[in-house]
Amino acid sequence: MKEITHLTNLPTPCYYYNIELLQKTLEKVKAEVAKYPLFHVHYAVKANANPVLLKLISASGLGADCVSGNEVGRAVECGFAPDQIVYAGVGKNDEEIRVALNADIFCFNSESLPEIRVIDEIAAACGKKARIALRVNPNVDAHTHHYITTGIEENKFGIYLYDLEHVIEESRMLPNVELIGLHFHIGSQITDMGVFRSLCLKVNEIQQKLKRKGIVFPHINFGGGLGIDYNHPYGEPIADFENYFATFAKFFEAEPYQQVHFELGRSIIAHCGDMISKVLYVKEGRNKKFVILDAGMNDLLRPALYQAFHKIENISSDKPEEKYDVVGPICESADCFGKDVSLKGTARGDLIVIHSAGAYGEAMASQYNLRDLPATFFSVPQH
Ligand SMILES: Cc1ncc(COP(=O)(O)O)c(C=O)c1O
Ligand SMILES: N[C@@H](CCCC[NH3+])C(=O)O
Repeated sequence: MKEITHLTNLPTPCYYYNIELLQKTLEKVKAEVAKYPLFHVHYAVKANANPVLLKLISASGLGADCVSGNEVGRAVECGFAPDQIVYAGVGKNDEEIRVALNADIFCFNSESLPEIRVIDEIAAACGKKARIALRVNPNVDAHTHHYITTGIEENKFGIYLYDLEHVIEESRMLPNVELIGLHFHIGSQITDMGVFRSLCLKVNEIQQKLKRKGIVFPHINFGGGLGIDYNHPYGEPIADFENYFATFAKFFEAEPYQQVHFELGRSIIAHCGDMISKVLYVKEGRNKKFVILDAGMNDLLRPALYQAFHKIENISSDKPEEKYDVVGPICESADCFGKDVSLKGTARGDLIVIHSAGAYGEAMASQYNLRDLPATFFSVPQH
């Protein structure tokens, strides 16, 4: 049985973050990215916007990738340098655009000409010039879950390739915007480096085509997407940053001095957070047993939304393993964390850990059923 004394007193359900592991992960990211002087990493705030974590991440020198005006505000408050903040999103409202312009962020990643025109107007009113990277939909399949694929033509994301030159021409005529780059993000939880290789080859093609027309941008942003091993044996769960950056260094044909940006969320924070929950009841069905937790899909949505796998462990028991459906108390059949999960013999009051829940866990929690939001705790006391 694992040492559980530090967890037993926590009110459940809660998120518990391993700060030492986050710091180790940030060290690894920094060491790998330092091999390529023109590479820059922005942490995708949407993965987890907890201020304690954001402050640690900003202190490590990474930039921030935001997807709302509030995220831009939170990133600045938590110490990210405005000139390292990029701001994406299919539809930014006027107030959000104003907030970002007034914060002097590095650039907007914009996905449509109508939005670029609005940014131009608001920039004029604020007396600013907006830097913009065009988010392009490269039509590259990320081969990940259908709901988290973003780079194929049927998705709402990005400027479609057939429209790109037109958008560039039109945007260049707007006096208050400056086009500085191209942005791509084809999906999330990608562990096959071949997918990133395909993205590089497609971007090379796009760059060559634009270059023939005399268009070269100083910045290329490849988005995020690096996946983690949700089934990792405990001990070495850090994502494969080495191979990830090496793939881009090898296959992307950068123009001289072209700056290359990444927006990593999951790979930085997912493995650093666990959901800690307590067993309310064990209920016998006709052919199965249900473990009913005090955590529900409002606390951790990923299994209900994407049938996402998270490793589940009973850290209180040393009885022989049995199979259970592990469910929450919410009034939805989808409120299920795993079916036929092997757990040590489980009883009321046992502590259950749902592993690798640091990304898109707390960030996607809701108050559905008027439940409280989950509390958060850290392995190292935070003041
Ligand atoms: C534009 C953009 N950048 C970055 C990310 C972060 O992705 P990930 O958490 O997979 O690294 C996302 C989310 O998928 C995104 O939509
Ligand atoms: N929220 C998703 C990923 C989508 C990321 C946002 N572009 C997840 O939990 O896996």
